[in-house]
Amino acid sequence: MTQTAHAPRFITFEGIDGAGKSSQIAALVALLEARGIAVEQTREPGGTPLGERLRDVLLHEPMHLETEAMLMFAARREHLAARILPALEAGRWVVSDRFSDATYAYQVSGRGLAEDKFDALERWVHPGFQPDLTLLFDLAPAVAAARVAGTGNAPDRFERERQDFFERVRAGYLARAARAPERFRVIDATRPPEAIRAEIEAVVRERWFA
Ligand SMILES: Nc1ncnc2c1ncn2[C@@H]1O[C@H](COP(=O)(O)OP(=O)(O)O)[C@@H](O)[C@H]1O
Ligand SMILES: Cc1cn([C@H]2C[C@H](O)[C@@H](COP(=O)(O)OP(=O)(O)O)O2)c(=O)[nH]c1=O
Repeated sequence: MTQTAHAPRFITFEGIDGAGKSSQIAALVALLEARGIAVEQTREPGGTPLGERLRDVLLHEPMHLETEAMLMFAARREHLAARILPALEAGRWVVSDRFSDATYAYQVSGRGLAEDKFDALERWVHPGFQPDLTLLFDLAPAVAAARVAGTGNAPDRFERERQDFFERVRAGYLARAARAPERFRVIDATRPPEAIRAEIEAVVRERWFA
């Protein structure tokens, strides 16, 4: 097992589709590994063999909103049991592309899932457990949509949503960040990748390597 000088941390990346999380996740993982830290890079929905099968269904199959929310949390339950918690217990850091804040933003704010049902699922699946740091990539949906279109990839069920949906998702993320300011860092995602990378490096350095 790789020994690290620091308590293992759980870091999540959030934001609307096309915010620019993917390349920044790779940069953060490289930064941590350069410090000799063992890192597990993962994503939601997904991160386990079962979770990846659920992801495929979630991204492509139309379904009832509550089915969608419960499947997100089912995949998350498996992810915690099989991947996130064992890694943290073994001393490895975990960097995940999305976690429960995404269910709050997309299913509650975006689609209108009752907030008490979200709260119940969150309490059930990870009572008292939250990421140590959540990097929220914030930008206008029109800018994000232009980026998604620019990739040339076929859009999934979420990426095909209209801009007003992403306005609600964005507002949901910001509301959740305002309720847990010590956990969240809101990143202005309209800036060039290099500026964002430098900000993330500074945040992690300040928190854990100062
Ligand atoms: N800071 C940025 N400025 C401009 N374009 C970006 C930036 N970050 C990423 N992109 C581009 O936007 C698209 C979506 O980025 P991606 O990292 O896949 O977003 P996400 O993972 O958040 O959906 C990609 O084509 C990527 O090259
Ligand atoms: C984790 C999670 C994701 N999602 C959505 C957001 C994204 O549109 C989609 C998949 O996320 P993501 O992996 O970020 O997609 P991509 O890499 O193609 O940008 O799932 C939810 O609606 N609720 C959730 O709880």
